Amino acid sequence: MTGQPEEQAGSPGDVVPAAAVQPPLGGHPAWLSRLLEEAAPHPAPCPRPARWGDLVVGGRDLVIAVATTGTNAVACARQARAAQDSGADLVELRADLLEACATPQAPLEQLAQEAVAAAAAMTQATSGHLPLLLTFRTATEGGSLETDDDAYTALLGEVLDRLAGAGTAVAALDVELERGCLATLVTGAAAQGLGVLSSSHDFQGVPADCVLLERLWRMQAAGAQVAKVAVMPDTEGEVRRLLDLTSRARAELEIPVVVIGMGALGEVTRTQGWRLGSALSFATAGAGAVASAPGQLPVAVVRAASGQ
Ligand SMILES: O=C1C[C@@](O)(C(=O)O)C[C@@H](O)[C@@H]1O
Repeated sequence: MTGQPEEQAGSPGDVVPAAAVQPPLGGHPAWLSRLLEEAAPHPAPCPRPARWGDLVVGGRDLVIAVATTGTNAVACARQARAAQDSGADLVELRADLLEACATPQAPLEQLAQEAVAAAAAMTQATSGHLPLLLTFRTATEGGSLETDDDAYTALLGEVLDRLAGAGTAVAALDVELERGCLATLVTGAAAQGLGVLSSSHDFQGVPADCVLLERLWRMQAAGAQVAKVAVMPDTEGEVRRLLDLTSRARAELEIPVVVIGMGALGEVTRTQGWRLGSALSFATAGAGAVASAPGQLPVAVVRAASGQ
């Protein structure tokens, strides 16, 4: 399985396939029903929620994000508008899916310029009312950006420079933990009044709990405002482990945590994970929506199934 966007039917108005709808509490496997019954109806707010404009990540309510999959500014603007119409709280610009990233050896100035232009178009399409998360997902973590760590650092630095005074709704950058530049970019982003969500992805399976927890801790220690891991469960046992990890990470860390199980088996982490403390869920929006990662469900399904 790759991290490339996958075709997925569904918009808030569409009929959703039965398999995609989470069953009511009694319909979950016994272990999950027990876990949810024991959980508070709402997770307690985080000690250090992230505030991106009016949006609070790690507050009382689940934040639902929709990612773009468009290859140019016009398509991304259309998707941002669909996200807004669907009631999403945040839109992620997957800048690695824009055309320039498909051009071998494209200069980083061109990649940064194209990303900021798409962010500006998305801002205009949503009248500036929907905060943006700007992400360059590298190929090693399931995205389309082929780069080394130095070039990645330079690219995000260039994006930050170009965002200054650009008047976009970009509220935060996604910075991959393993690129080794998180603390530097946290400082650079803060200087522009922007936040950082740090991320780590495994498309091959689910690492040990201690490995995932350690990643989340390193993200917090480096100054990220939100810490996120997305992994690929292959068994129900791994899904259960992820939900347990969510509660544990939420109890231990001060910043909001996001724990995602990708793929069909992981869907329950996208709808029920917030009850255990996962602050953010990625969903799809619009007719013929394309998911940016496997297992994403329409915004309306996530809202309904999570009881929001
Ligand atoms: O990191 C994430 C989470 C994600 O991979 C998901 O599984 O929903 C989707 C990506 O677009 C986003 O950058």
